Amino acid sequence: MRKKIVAGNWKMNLDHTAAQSLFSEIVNMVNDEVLGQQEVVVCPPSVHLYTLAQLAGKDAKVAIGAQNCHQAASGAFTGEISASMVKSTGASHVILGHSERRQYFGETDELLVLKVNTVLEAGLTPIFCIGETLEERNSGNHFDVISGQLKNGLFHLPAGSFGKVVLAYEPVWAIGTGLTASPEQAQEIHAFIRQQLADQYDATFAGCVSILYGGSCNAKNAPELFAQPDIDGGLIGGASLKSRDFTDIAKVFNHQ
Ligand SMILES: O=C[C@H](O)COP(=O)(O)O
Repeated sequence: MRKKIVAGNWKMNLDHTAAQSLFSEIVNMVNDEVLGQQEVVVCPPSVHLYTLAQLAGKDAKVAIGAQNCHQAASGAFTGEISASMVKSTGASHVILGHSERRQYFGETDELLVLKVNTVLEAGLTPIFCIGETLEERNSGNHFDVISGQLKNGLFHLPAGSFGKVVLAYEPVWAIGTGLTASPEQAQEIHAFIRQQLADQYDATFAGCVSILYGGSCNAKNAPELFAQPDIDGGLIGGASLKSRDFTDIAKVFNHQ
């Protein structure tokens, strides 16, 4: 059975003190209020990973993730961090292929396959993002863009490896804009992604992959989005910077 997951992407926000303070609030709220089997993941800037993993402790109900890592195991790559370094902090997840990485740092589908392999080899869970721009949606190309991102990227993985990946559909036009995809729009793409997985691997496999929605998801719209049959949770940006909002989003699965 596929997992329900709510992951927060803090992006490049919060200094060390503010990060600890927000994270402590989230851990306390999640411990008290998150009652189901849903997984909660917080992805802070990498300089905070070790401290937050220590704060979370071993039995924490909140896992920690990085927002990126390099595809190489080690070497002369000034400014970069490796998957094994992320792992050594106590983190368990890595976001890969976020549209901001694709847009501002030139990350391609082909590069991201290398990153996914490195992350999996380190024993970490990739949260792999795909999604179309507004221009691509308006020109009716969104299905082709999504299937292209899968075919050029993750479909190079054998099913055994892909089974360890969490997918996140993030329409670029909905990220940080307040323009959430409607539940119907999001469900349509999630169902399309699952069908692509069924065609590439098989239907049973496709039914086991968690596919998160990301893009202006908040405590108000999450219940309707998460009620869709192919939406297994969210990758949350802005609303993950507020403990109450983020925990309320995670709590949606208390009742599902
Ligand atoms: O990774 C998270 C997404 O970019 C969504 O960000 P947002 O919730 O601020 O729109």
